[in-house]
Amino acid sequence: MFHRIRKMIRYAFRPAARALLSRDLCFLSDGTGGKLIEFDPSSGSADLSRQASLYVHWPYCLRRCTYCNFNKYIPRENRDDLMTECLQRETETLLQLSQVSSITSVFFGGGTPSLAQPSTIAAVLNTVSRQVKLSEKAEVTLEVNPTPVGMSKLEDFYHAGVNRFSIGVQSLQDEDLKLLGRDHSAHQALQTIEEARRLCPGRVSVDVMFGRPKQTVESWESELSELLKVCDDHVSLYQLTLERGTQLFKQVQRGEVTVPADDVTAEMYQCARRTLQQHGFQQYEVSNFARHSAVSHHNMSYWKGRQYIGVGPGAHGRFALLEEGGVTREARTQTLEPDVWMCEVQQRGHGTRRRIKLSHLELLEEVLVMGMRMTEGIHHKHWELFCPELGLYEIFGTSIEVQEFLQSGKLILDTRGLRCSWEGLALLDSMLPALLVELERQISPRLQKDYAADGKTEKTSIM
Ligand SMILES: C[S@@+](CC[C@H](N)C(=O)[O-])C[C@H]1O[C@@H](n2cnc3c(N)ncnc32)[C@H](O)[C@@H]1O
Ligand SMILES: C[S@@+](CC[C@H](N)C(=O)[O-])C[C@H]1O[C@@H](n2cnc3c(N)ncnc32)[C@H](O)[C@@H]1O
Ligand code: SF4
Repeated sequence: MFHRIRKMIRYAFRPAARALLSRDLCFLSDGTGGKLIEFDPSSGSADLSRQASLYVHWPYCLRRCTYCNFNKYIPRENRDDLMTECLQRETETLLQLSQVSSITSVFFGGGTPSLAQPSTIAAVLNTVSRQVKLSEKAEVTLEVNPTPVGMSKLEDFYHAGVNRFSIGVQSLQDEDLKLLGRDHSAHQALQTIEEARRLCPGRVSVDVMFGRPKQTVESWESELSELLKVCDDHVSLYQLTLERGTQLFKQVQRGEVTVPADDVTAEMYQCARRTLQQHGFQQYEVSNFARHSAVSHHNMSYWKGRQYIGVGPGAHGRFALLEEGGVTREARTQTLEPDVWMCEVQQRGHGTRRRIKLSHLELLEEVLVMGMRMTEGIHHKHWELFCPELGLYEIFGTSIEVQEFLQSGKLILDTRGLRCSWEGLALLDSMLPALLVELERQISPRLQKDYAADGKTEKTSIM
């Protein structure tokens, strides 16, 4: 089970605290084919099965950073026009399949989406608006590599409809940037932040990485403090993960480069949390911090288990398909390789490589793993949306192991719901297995009873 969860969620954020990572779920069935209705104080009740966020993957980079194994390619020739056409076409197809009537946020990630033409961004956004409601206020984020070219295009991206920039700063040490294989300097990153803040004040995020070669807790603390002097209201922390197959992995294996030990990295994480707090940032998720409520709505929708559609090579999605006889929930992955993906989109309108129907238990596992990443944790009402048959107290209140986490103050289960304490959030990864085991222990017998009564079995893999 854990292997599956790890595999399914690994695309998203790198965990600052090595917690089981982000992934999402979707879906909104009460198990009887009914609709999931959530009460949102700002907009009243919302039928979440008719809403989704949209992730769009731009798969190209100018070069490979030494540590990165995300789905990215160095293009041999410029196929940007065809890529744009295919992104539009797949957006159309998946919007139709999902039957959503509104898109609540859009995230252009990659790869390096700031290499795309602003007209590509505008074209995809137009495709969305032609088909469904895309509110003018919807968050539209673009990831930006802080190179001079990236910076010079920010204004055009803004006019194309982007209203939030996420800038891959990674480090403010030029020497480290070189070792990481980044194609920008610290000075260029600072200039890009300034320009992005001019265009989208209060809506600029920076990605910064710790656990890097040669880094010490002290150097990290002063680097982060420097960054906090110039950054805007959102920071994402990435703990460097040594990924098999990357250049950095080989360098470390050959002993040419060393990375800080685990206990040092753990101290770096705690140090960053303290420093960010001192600068007025609130931690709202394992790796994410915001000032003045500038949380990322797109990412929140993942952690809250809302539906999302993933378009582009290697993109992931979670959405419900309306099929004969009721609602099914699916995890979708698009074909990884851009040329193959483009052929598929031209031939059949989409490049979906894998669809997995999530069982009720799998859905609840996702809600748990994702929800516990947020500092607010899982509210009773939120849990009830997905699991009306069994509450958080009933599932977790009697387990001896969970009781130990509660008594030691790592977990909190109260009238609000289930969440990690400050100390517990850094240890989430070590607590999740016990929580998942307890969930399965409580839910499986009920499911078996229900299925025996109905005479049906759960199917998971579709293609
Ligand atoms: C996949 S990149 C895409 C955005 C953009 N190309 C960039 O580099 O900022 C998103 C984030 O993932 C981070 N990342 C990629 N590989 C990582 C690794 N092995 N460990 C930690 N963070 C990683 C990047 O540094 C970046 O901040
Ligand atoms: C979640 S984003 C970083 C968010 C950023 N720190 C912010 O707050 O705006 C990091 C990376 O996750 C990956 N990612 C996010 N959503 C995805 C999806 N639905 N499918 C595939 N990859 C996704 C992309 O590679 C993206 O560059
Ligand atoms: S620019 Fe971003 S996506 Fe491209 S290789 Fe570097 S970290 Fe990976």
